[in-house]
Amino acid sequence: MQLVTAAEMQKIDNYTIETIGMPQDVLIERAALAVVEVIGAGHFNLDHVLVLSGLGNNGADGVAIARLLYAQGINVSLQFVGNVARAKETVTRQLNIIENYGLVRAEKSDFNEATLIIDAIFGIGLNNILPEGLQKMIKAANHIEKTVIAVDVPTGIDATTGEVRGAALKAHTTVTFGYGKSGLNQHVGGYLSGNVIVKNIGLLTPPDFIFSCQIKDSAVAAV
Ligand SMILES: NC(=O)C1=CN([C@@H]2O[C@H](COP(=O)(O)OP(=O)(O)OC[C@H]3O[C@@H](n4cnc5c(N)ncnc54)[C@H](O)[C@@H]3O)[C@@H](O)[C@H]2O)[C@@H](O)CC1
Ligand SMILES: [K+]
Repeated sequence: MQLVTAAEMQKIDNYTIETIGMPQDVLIERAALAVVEVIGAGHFNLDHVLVLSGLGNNGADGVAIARLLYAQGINVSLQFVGNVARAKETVTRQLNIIENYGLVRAEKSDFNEATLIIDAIFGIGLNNILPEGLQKMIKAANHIEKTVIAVDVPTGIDATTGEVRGAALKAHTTVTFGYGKSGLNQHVGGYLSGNVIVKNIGLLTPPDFIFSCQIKDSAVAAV
């Protein structure tokens, strides 16, 4: 299994978008579809799905996942973590789409009511310790032991090193895109990411790309 660091994954993302010309929104849609496929294939309780979205592309994946679930008639709440006014354009575009679908964002959600939580707060872009308020929220969520599916990387885990940046949301399953991330295979990241499923979302790797990580045999499943 080929693993990558966050920086390597970002290079591959950029190559696919800028050199190959794949629109970023297509990758986001494919990432969301991949997560929805895993949700559908598992034995998850879908009575009330709570999607937690951040302000970057991981959050954009989350909004698209919420839309796809909503379109299937699933009871879904979408809650933002952070000030939406500061969200990336990819998120704003997804928010415009869901408005047209009639999916309304929740202002505040009761985690106890959720039967499944989708973690789309931070992915490979995490580069600092989590804000204190978010750390508290994550610790409270871990305490009630809800089933969590992490999008790409569990929030709070450094995708390269596997270290916890203040707090991390423990996942039952992590659906990661393109390649396994080195941080999901070592330190606490290995434990907190649960079952790791690698999904192909159409990313292309430059032909001369040099990977820094060794290929490891692991429990990571590639689909
Ligand atoms: N690059 C792309 O086009 C794609 C990205 N994808 C998704 O996008 C994710 C990466 O997206 P982003 O690079 O936007 O990053 P994230 O969505 O992981 O994080 C968003 C932003 O938060 C800021 N940030 C980092 N650490 C912080 C902290 N501790 N406190 C407050 N703010 C912090 C950074 O500016 C970062 O860019 C991937 O993990 C994957 O889920 C996929 O949709 C596939 C395509
Ligand atoms: K995440």
